[in-house]
Amino acid sequence: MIGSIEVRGLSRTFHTTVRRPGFTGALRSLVNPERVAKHAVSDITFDVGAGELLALLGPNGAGKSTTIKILTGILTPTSGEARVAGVVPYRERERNARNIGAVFGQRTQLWWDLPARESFAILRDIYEVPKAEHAARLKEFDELLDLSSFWDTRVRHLSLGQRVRCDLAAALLHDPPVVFLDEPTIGMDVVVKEQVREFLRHQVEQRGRTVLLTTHDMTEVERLAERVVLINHGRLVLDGTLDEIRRKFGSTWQVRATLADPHTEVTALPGIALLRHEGARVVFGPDGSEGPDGPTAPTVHQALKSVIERYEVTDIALDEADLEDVMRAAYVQAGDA
Ligand SMILES: Nc1ncnc2c1ncn2[C@@H]1O[C@H](COP(=O)(O)OP(=O)(O)OP(=O)(O)O)[C@@H](O)[C@H]1O
Repeated sequence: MIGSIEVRGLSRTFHTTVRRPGFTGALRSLVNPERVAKHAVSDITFDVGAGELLALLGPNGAGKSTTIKILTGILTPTSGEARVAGVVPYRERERNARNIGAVFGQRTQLWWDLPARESFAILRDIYEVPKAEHAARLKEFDELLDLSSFWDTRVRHLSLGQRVRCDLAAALLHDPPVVFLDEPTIGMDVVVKEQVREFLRHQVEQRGRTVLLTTHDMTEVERLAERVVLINHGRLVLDGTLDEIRRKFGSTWQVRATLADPHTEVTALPGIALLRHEGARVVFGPDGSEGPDGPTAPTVHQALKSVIERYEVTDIALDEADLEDVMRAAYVQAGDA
């Protein structure tokens, strides 16, 4: 399907030689090298629907970059299969390259000694993008990313935030349906981060691009992703929407409200316990009756809605578990399962 990503039982093992410690160890390693297998990705299966933004999460060394490298055709899997917009990336690298854009936050894909605008022109020729189309897209990207104030500067002299914005434009100039972003906002200041996130949201919502994003920044996940896939030690441990994950691993929310009439009779609601009731002030929380992953346990947003619908309130606020905490719980519980 155009724009979708399908990953089936994907595995990648690296074989490396270990050096034994000390001088004699080094000699022994030379004569009789010890080979070890590293299972970077093990039997991973997931899908990203066309026009969806999925965050691929996991601790350092979990296998995220290896997965992206397979999907961009840089690496071949040891077993399993992947399709990106209907193409097997490592079998048809060139065809795949026309369908995808990729940004690796830690390194640039641009020509280091050329101004970014010249790189854009070279890419236009490589991808045979008609001139008018190229100009229109560049104008749109400039409006969203403010590129023109620095696109005539050599890439080597750009700041990190400027360089990654140019990388994003370069990756999307040929209008690919699928985009891979490996830690795109790493090291950026908050203003530029927000600009890049706004740009990505625009690309998904207005242009219908499919995005697979890796990041360690949970604010980014909350702002951009509806669904996440969590991998740990190369294995997929969780695939779900943010709401499902919060429900499963972060049931520590509270809804605090002030009632319009302090004499209102207040009771618990389905799945929601009344934790405190003092005059006009009430506090609700999950009642835990169905366990944290009960099928009807309400999310904090559903709880908020239920309280507003049932009671007339003059003020309402919610405290929810930080996504960092939720993810930490998910790594520990799901990862060690
Ligand atoms: N070319 C390689 N040769 C040997 N081992 C490798 C190679 N590439 C990756 N690995 C190992 O595979 C594992 C997964 O690495 P990968 O880069 O995919 O992790 P990651 O989830 O992207 O981590 P990070 O968040 O730190 O970027 C790591 O243990 C890494 O050391």
